[in-house]
Amino acid sequence: MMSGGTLCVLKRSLLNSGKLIIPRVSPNTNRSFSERTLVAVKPDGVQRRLIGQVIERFERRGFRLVGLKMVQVSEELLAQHYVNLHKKPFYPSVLRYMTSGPVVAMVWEGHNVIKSTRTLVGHTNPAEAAPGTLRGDFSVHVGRNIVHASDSPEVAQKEISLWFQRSELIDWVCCDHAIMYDP
Ligand SMILES: Nc1ncnc2c1ncn2[C@@H]1O[C@H](COP(=O)(O)OP(=O)(O)OP(=O)(O)O)[C@@H](O)[C@H]1O
Ligand SMILES: Nc1ccn([C@@H]2O[C@H](COP(=O)(O)OP(=O)(O)O)[C@@H](O)[C@H]2O)c(=O)n1
Ligand SMILES: [Mg+2]
Repeated sequence: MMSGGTLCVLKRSLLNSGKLIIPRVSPNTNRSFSERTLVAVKPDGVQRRLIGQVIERFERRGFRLVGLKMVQVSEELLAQHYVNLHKKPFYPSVLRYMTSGPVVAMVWEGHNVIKSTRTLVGHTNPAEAAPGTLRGDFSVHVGRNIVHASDSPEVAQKEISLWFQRSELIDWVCCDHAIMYDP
């Protein structure tokens, strides 16, 4: 596998040979391919040392990590996060589960990242999650499905601002983006 440094050298040599054209638009201002989503490794995923495996799937796919932190989540935050689950019979068990240990929250960015992430994470119920998805590969019970992911652009926006301060999100230039994206 090529390292980031190798990719940068490759990019420079393609640029010098005129074979690579970098779009003149700054990646910080062009948001057309820069949707963002909230992903969280839940307490069972952290306990089972699956943080690296989760991050690896997103990096391998080509998404850009713009925020990352480990948090002991409060019931107040969860009440806002799972606002549509308050009336569900399993809500108290979700609260107990999500506050049982630290959670690793992250924000990933990229083209269609919200939909792609849901596909990558898999069905809520691991029994219905396809092999190859995170839930399909690493979990068996709906109440211990190792990872959370926003399920729509509106929810992603709400969840990112609930879990992260603006100053905790970092815009940086991924040196292979000009290769991965068709401007
Ligand atoms: N019957 C159940 N028993 C226990 N826990 C459940 C049950 N159903 C759902 N949950 C938990 O509540 C979470 C929220 O349910 P939701 O319907 O939002 O699923 P999801 O969107 O796939 O999960 P998440 O929002 O955590 O990404 C589930 O991820 C799961 O951990
Ligand atoms: N029948 C259910 C549905 C959801 N849940 C939990 O609640 C979480 C959030 O539910 P959700 O409907 O937002 O599903 P996802 O977005 O997590 O796939 C799930 O991930 C499960 O952990 C559960 O325990 N039992
Ligand atoms: Mg959900």
